[in-house]
Amino acid sequence: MVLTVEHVAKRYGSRVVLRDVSLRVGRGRLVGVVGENGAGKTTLLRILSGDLGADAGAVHIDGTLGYCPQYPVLDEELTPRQHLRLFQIAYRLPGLDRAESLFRELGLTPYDRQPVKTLSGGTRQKLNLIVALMHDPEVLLLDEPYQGFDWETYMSFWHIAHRLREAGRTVVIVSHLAYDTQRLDALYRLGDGRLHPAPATGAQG
Ligand SMILES: Nc1ncnc2c1ncn2[C@@H]1O[C@H](COP(=O)(O)OP(=O)(O)OP(=O)(O)O)[C@@H](O)[C@H]1O
Repeated sequence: MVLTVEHVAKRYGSRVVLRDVSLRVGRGRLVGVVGENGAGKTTLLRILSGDLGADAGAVHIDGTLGYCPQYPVLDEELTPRQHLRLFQIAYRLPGLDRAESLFRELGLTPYDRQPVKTLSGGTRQKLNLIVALMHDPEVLLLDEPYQGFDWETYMSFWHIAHRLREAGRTVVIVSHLAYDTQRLDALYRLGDGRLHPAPATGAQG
């Protein structure tokens, strides 16, 4: 297994959000986690990414990690191109070919040199996603990755997600909408602090 979650629990003060969450995801799998607002999806993904500590349980990730948080963590004053340069250094990437091609695919190129503070929510989200993908990580944790996307970009997102799966990457997508189920290998619903398997009609594997 590339991602193993064992009996994770988390509370904020007296509010128990995750009671007992376990999950095992293999290489080349595209997995969805859905749940109502406030069910704890972002909390779970933050714990998986290492951004937040769990009160109990364990998380094992075998490979490099890309995390696309629900709210973009971008520098308002920098342009998308400057973000690429910054993350190129952080990820120690020899070149930006992959990032450039994602730029084109998601339609970010026209906004290349505008400060982030002047960009729309959907455009910021594109940059947020590219930053998570540009080092081609083995495991991807995506929190509502297509929020604010127009239809064309939404479809581009799914092309990218399926390409990642074909390349053996493991992708976990969190959403409060369940209408993408046919695009997934497995779907789980987070409710009452637990993950429940839900029917998914996509590719098997
Ligand atoms: N840092 C925090 N401190 C206290 N409570 C928090 C904190 N973060 C989240 N919560 C609470 O924990 C619960 C789960 O929040 P979380 O953001 O994980 O849910 P979610 O399923 O991602 O929701 P949404 O679909 O609205 O994004 C909510 O009741 C939220 O108010």
